[in-house]
Amino acid sequence: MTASLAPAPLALSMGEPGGVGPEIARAAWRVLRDEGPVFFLTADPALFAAGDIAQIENPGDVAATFASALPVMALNSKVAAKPGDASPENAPAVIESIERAVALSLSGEASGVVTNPIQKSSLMAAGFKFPGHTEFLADLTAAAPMPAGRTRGPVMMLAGPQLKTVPVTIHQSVVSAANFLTAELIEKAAHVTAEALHHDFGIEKPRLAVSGLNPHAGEGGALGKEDDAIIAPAVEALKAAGIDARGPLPADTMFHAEARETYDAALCMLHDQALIPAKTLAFHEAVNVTLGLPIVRTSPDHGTALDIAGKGKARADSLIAAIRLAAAMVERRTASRAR
Ligand SMILES: NC(=O)C1=CN([C@@H]2O[C@H](COP(=O)(O)OP(=O)(O)OC[C@H]3O[C@@H](n4cnc5c(N)ncnc54)[C@H](O)[C@@H]3O)[C@@H](O)[C@H]2O)C=CC1
Ligand SMILES: NCC(=O)COP(=O)(O)O
Repeated sequence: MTASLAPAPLALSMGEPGGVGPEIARAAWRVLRDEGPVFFLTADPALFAAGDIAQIENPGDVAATFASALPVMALNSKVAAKPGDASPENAPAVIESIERAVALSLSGEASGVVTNPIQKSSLMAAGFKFPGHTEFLADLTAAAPMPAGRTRGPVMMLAGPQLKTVPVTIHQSVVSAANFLTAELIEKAAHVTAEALHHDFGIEKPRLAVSGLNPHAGEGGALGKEDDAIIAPAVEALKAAGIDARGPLPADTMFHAEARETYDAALCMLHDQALIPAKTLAFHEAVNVTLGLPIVRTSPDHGTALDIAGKGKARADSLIAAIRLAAAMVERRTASRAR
């Protein structure tokens, strides 16, 4: 086996055990076992047939086992999983899995975190107070220093081969998102995005396209005031700070092929403005990346897919893309620290 040059293996969290996470983790391992990137799963080993996995005690054991079996680090919490069911009873294990992967990444024993999808409704029913990984990971890593010159987020990016999008507001209702939007929020998301495009994606001078909030970017105030009152001043402030930003642009016309040629990432005001084009263009290739964390974190763009869990239909492509992107980001960060 030719192992990845990553300094340590990546830690994959288990995700919702009744969803497609366990089967796509195994499928990803089958594809990557010979060439890497090398990774291990933090999960209840009972989710897998004994012969399919190798239980490991610590990430240092991964290199020796990766070619022959999917390495699994056992959780303290047990799961009782049925494919297609997301039970709140499994929440302690789902949360422990994420916490373990993050702790190992913060300590340097893992090089980064790749999360499998969680069933947010199920976790929240069990009392989990975060609307998604993005916010939870920001909380778990809040005390760790950021890499030099990087602004703390968190900021969500959907990164596909033809399009990168960033929702400035994430897991909130459309009504609350519109009220939550400020020039400061947009500017911060833009700074985090521009830094990540430069340092993690190797784009020398990133170009940002900033969407409007309202139809036709407000049509000069006739269809809403936020575009002129909040977004336009934010774009001006970004330009003054030396960031190549344009907008507010009407969101309905900024994603066609010619438009996409003019920017490196689209900053969108609402979750669906960003995720609909990203998933429509590349559902099986796009990766969800959390920017502005002290650690590397990626994830497949899709959710738990309870409707197909356990049926052998789930594709592992997006998870594989997430693992590869995480390894590439780790490599860039390691190289830049060495310079
Ligand atoms: N990073 C995360 O933890 C994410 C979690 N979710 C959560 O997942 C749950 C379900 O969300 P949905 O909106 O139903 O989206 P979903 O992505 O789970 O499913 C949407 C459709 O895509 C299909 N699909 C999804 N992944 C697939 C794969 N790997 N291969 C083939 N087909 C696939 C499903 O079968 C379904 O028809 C929700 O609780 C949501 O919050 C959603 C997105 C990301
Ligand atoms: N729609 C994207 C999504 O829900 C993923 O969120 P997160 O769990 O990565 O914060």
